[in-house]
Amino acid sequence: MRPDMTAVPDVVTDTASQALVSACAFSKEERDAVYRAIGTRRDVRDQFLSDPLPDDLVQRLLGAAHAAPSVGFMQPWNFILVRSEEMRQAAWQAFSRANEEAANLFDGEKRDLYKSLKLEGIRKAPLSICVTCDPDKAGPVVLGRTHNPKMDSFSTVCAIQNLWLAARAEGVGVGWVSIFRDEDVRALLGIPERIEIVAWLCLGYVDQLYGEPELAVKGWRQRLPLEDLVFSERWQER
Ligand SMILES: Cc1cc2c(cc1C)N(C[C@H](O)[C@H](O)[C@H](O)COP(=O)(O)O)c1[nH]c(=O)[nH]c(=O)c1N2
Repeated sequence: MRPDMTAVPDVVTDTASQALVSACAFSKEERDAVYRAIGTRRDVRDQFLSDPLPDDLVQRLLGAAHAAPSVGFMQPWNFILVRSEEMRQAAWQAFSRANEEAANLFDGEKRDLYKSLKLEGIRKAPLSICVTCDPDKAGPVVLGRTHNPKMDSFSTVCAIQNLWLAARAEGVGVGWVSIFRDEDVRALLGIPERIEIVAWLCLGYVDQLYGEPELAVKGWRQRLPLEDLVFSERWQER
């Protein structure tokens, strides 16, 4: 007997109570929506509106993140929600110090272009989320991490991408800020040494987005042709 094709489970709340659920293909509209979210997702720095994000919306985004795949199903992530202006101001100061250092790693015109870029929206976006990875969440030996210790960090990045795409569908912009000295974020948020800091995300409603990556629009770097990135059977030096 064919399975019930209408029984689409809630991605987050459905538990292991059902061993298998329907894997029916999406309708064209649903498929288009998924690809639209992927194709129009942007890293946002300056387009944030100041309106606070409702709690239920934030919960949906966190639920999307928590539905991500993870090595050995360890779910190594935590999400530190930072709303206060004082904390965001302090984070911005930490960014500014690191950004000054970063600018000095580029030379000449590239440095001038770097300095002209806005690379964060920490004070403009009403919500920041620091995403961390706890390598001890599932004990010392983790299924799938036995031969590659990076797998828990990779899992956490999967959660971030889920959140990023769900946010796009909700009209919420996300900007990933990584220009920080680790110790500054650690001290600010009281994160213990054993926890890995994976991302500082800025979130807020947006009413406009770049059609292409802002770094491409501003002449920093262009998208590579996909065909140059795909190999057949073996690695190729190109
Ligand atoms: C791990 C990681 C870290 C960062 C980023 C991304 C990722 C995946 N990006 C965003 C990045 O610049 C952006 O994704 C690319 O330029 C492509 O643009 P779209 O995301 O398609 O808009 C980013 N952007 C920025 O302005 N400041 C930053 O510190 C970072 N850091």
